[in-house]
Amino acid sequence: MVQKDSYITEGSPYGIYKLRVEGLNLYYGTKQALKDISIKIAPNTVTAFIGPSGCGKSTFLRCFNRMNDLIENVTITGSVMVDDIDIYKNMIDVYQYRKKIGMVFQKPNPFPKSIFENVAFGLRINGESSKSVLQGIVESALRQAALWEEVKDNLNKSALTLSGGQQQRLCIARAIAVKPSVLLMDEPASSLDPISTAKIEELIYQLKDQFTIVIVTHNMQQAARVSDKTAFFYLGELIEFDKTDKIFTNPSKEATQNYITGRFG
Ligand SMILES: Nc1ncnc2c1ncn2[C@@H]1O[C@H](COP(=O)(O)OP(=O)(O)OP(=O)(O)O)[C@@H](O)[C@H]1O
Repeated sequence: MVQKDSYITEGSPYGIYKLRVEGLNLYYGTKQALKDISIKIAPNTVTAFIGPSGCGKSTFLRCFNRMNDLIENVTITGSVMVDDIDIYKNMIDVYQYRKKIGMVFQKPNPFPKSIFENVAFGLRINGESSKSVLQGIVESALRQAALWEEVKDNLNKSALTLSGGQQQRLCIARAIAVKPSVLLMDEPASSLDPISTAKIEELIYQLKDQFTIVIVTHNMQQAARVSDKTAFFYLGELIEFDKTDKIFTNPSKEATQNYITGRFG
C-alpha cells in the first residue's frame, strides 16, 4: 500500500502521475512560446507555476485542457498525458475530455444566472435533471468552496450580486460540481482583496485531497503558502521544478534565485 504522504512528497513511487508532459513545444504562428517542456505532476498535489510576465505560464496551463486549440495558428508538438492518455492524439473526444478538467480564471466569470443555476450548469449540460440530485450536489459544491453559509438563504439571487471574492468561490464551486479530476487556476486570487485571497488559498489547500491542482500565480508568497511543488518558467522554458520549500530557500538554478529574490520580473 502506498503511503499517501510519500505519494505527495516524492511523486509517484509506482510511476503513477496524474499529468505527464514530455518534450512539449508550442508556437503561436512562428513565435515559439514553450520550449521543450517536460514535467511530471503527482495526483492530489498543488503545483504552482511562477515566472515573469510573458514566460508562458498561462499558455502551458491551457495545454492541459486543450484551450489553446481555440486560438488560431497554434502548433503543438510533444505529448501531454493525463492519466497516461495522450490528450493530443486524434481519438480523444475533446468535448468529453474537457469535462475532466476544471478551470478557474483570473477574473471571476459567473453566468448572469442565479447562484444555484451557476453551480448546477455543468450538471444540467451532462443531462442531470433530478431536482433532489441537483440540490444535493449544488449544496455540497458550495460547502466545499466555503460559500454555502453565506449564500444558503439566497440561492435564487443573481450571482452578479455577490462580491468579487464570493463570485470567485462560486466559480470554484461551479468547476468542482462536475467532479473534474484536475483543477487549473490562472491567477485565481489576483483580483481579490486580502481576506478573499486568504479564503481562496485555504480552499486550494483543502481541495487537493480530491483534485490535482495547478495554479499560475505572480504572487510568490502565495505559491509558497499553497503549493507542494513549484515550477519556475523563463522565456518559454521550464528552468526548475522542485519542492516548493527548495525552490524558495535553496534553488538549484541562478535564474530561479534571481527571480525569487526580485532581481528581475
Ligand atoms: N493568443 C496569442 N497569440 C500570440 N501570442 C500569444 C498569445 N497568447 C500569448 N502569447 C505570447 O506567448 C508568450 C507567453 O504568454 P503567456 O500569456 O503564456 O505568458 P504568462 O507567463 O502567462 O504571462 P503573464 O504572467 O503576463 O500572464 C508571450 O510572449 C505572449 O505574448
